[in-house]
Amino acid sequence: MKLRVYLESEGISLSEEIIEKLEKFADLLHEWNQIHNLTGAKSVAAIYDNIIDSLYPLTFIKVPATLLDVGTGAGFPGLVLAIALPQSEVVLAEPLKKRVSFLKYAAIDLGLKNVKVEAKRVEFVEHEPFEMISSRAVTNTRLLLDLTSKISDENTEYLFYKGSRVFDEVAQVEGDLSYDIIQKNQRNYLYIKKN
Ligand SMILES: C[S@@+](CC[C@H](N)C(=O)[O-])C[C@H]1O[C@@H](n2cnc3c(N)ncnc32)[C@H](O)[C@@H]1O
Repeated sequence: MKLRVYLESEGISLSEEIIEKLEKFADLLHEWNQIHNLTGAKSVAAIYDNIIDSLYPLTFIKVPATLLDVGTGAGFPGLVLAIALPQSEVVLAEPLKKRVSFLKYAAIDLGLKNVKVEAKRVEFVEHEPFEMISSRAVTNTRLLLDLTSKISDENTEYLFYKGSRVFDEVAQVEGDLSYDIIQKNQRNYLYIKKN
C-alpha cells in the first residue's frame, strides 16, 4: 500500500512534503538495513508499519515544543516523529554506534534541522526539561521515569509505546500518575500527563 493511503486510512494527516520525507526515510533505512542490520523491519512494507505505529499518537497528543526519544534505534519513534513535527526540537538518545551513524546520516540526508542525536545513554543527557519524552521497546515505565527524572519537570508529558504489560508497569510506578492508555491492535500507547 502507498504510504499516503496508509496514513490516511489511519487518520494521520500530513503534508505532501512530509510524506515524501517519510518515504525517503523508509527507502534509506531499507537500504542500510541490508548491510548493517539495524532493525527487524526487513521490508519497506514492514518499515511503513513501524512508521504508522510511531505516528499514530499524532491523532491524540498535544504537539510538544521539545521532545526527547529514549533509545531511538533505527528511528522509531523519534526520528519519524521529528520528520512529522518540523516545528518541534527533537533529541534522540541512542548509545549504539551503528544506529547513531544511521540516525545522523538520515537527519542530514532528509534535511532535518530540528534533530539532535545524543550518542549516549539517556541518563547522561543534559538538557532543560523536555515537554515530552517518548520511548518504544527500551525498558519498563518505572525505569524510564527514573532515568529521565533530571530532564523532566511537572509539565513533562510521556508517550511510551507498550504492549500487554502496560497495566502491570503502571501499577509498579509509585505515586499518583495521570494517564491514558490508547489501545490499537497489540499496541498500548501510555500517555502520561503529570499534574
Ligand atoms: C529494542 S531497541 C528499540 C529501538 C527503537 N526504539 C524501536 O522501537 O525500534 C532498544 C534501543 O534502546 C537503546 N538503549 C538501551 N538502553 C538505553 C539507555 N539507557 N539510553 C538510551 N538508549 C538506550 C539500545 O541501544 C537500542 O537501540
